[in-house]
Amino acid sequence: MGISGSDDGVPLPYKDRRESDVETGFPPRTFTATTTARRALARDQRLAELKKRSLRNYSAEMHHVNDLLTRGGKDIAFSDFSPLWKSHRRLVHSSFTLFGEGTQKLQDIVLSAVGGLCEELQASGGGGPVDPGPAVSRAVTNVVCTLVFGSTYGPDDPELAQVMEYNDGIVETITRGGLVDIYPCLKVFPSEVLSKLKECISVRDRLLTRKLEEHKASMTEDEPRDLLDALIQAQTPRGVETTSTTLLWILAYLIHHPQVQERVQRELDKVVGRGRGVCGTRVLVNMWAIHHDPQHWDQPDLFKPERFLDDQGRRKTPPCFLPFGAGPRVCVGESLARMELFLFLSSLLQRMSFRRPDGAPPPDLQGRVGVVLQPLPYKVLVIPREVS
Ligand code: HEM
Repeated sequence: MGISGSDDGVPLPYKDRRESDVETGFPPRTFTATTTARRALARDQRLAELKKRSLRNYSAEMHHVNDLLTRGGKDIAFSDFSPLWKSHRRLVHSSFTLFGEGTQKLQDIVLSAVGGLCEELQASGGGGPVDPGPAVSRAVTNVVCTLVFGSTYGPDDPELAQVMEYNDGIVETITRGGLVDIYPCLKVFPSEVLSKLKECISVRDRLLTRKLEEHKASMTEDEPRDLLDALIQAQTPRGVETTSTTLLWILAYLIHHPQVQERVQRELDKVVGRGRGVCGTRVLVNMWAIHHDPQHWDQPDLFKPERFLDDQGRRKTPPCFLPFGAGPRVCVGESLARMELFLFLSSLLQRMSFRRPDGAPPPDLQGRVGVVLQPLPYKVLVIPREVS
């Protein structure tokens, strides 16, 4: 890993910064030549504008594409705040518990994928340059497939290749279907991007329908084996009792305290009015801006992992660090993701080092804007570390 800046985060003089600036992908801030500095600033502003614009377009274009992707908002991530969304979240939480969130079973699933990834990286490329992207995606996809429908694949399994292909296709096309959402009348004209998205969605749905049928056929009364079992079992309604009891208690208290009831109503009149129903509001948060705000981050463009350590070297979490979001829609996979990131990264670096192949350009650090900001493919040399 390269750190742009000296160990204490102070920008290095230009002559020493060539390598590290290439690594951050951002132009250095401390040039003495003013034209270069101006150009660098303009480029930064363009990049920030591009990211802001892409977020605005993203919000405008989500409707039609979303409906396609989620069969009219039946998923967790894009569905409105609703009893269905709530029950889906509860189910995901309980099926993580099923795998022992934070405990042995979930860890074993992740560690098995880690082992596979290490072997694959060390074997691939015959000591020459290798693109780590596909192997890393395969390993992470394998964890999700194990949790969702109990399938753990070998690296050459064609079903795993199919899952990765439709996933990549969806991520690649989802933000490019834009015009149709801005001008819905264009829906009637054929669009290459939308056709690809529809094809990926139909491959995904065929595979998931098959898994669903297999699960229904082999299910028993026992504990659910995975998330799909939990979803099938949850079709028997539960949770009605607790919700109705809570509502009845609240009404009882509001009768005892009419001034509280009036306060709630005043707020409703002010915020919603009486002419429309109450519903959830979709909010798209600009995560990039939060994590690059100079008011909260010292030199936000520099790669400075030590910003997360206090003077004693202990972990410190700045209040503006929200990679998983916050509030009721906070990432439901946060604890799994944290476990995966920790186990994958530490195991990889324990067993091997990664270097830039001779003559190859360093990895581009600006990325490709989409649903998530993805790195462009790059090659590495994998150098096994000696076992002590
Ligand atoms: C490094 C890994 C990950 C990051 C940075 C991440 C980040 C996020 C963020 C920022 C949100 C939106 C939160 C909000 O709206 O406030 C989100 C939502 C979500 N994430 Fe993740 N996530 C990661 C991994 C995962 C994993 C591994 C899973 C599942 C296995 C997952 C499942 C979800 C779901 C289902 C939602 C939608 C939750 C809802 O709307 O109720 N994520 N994630």
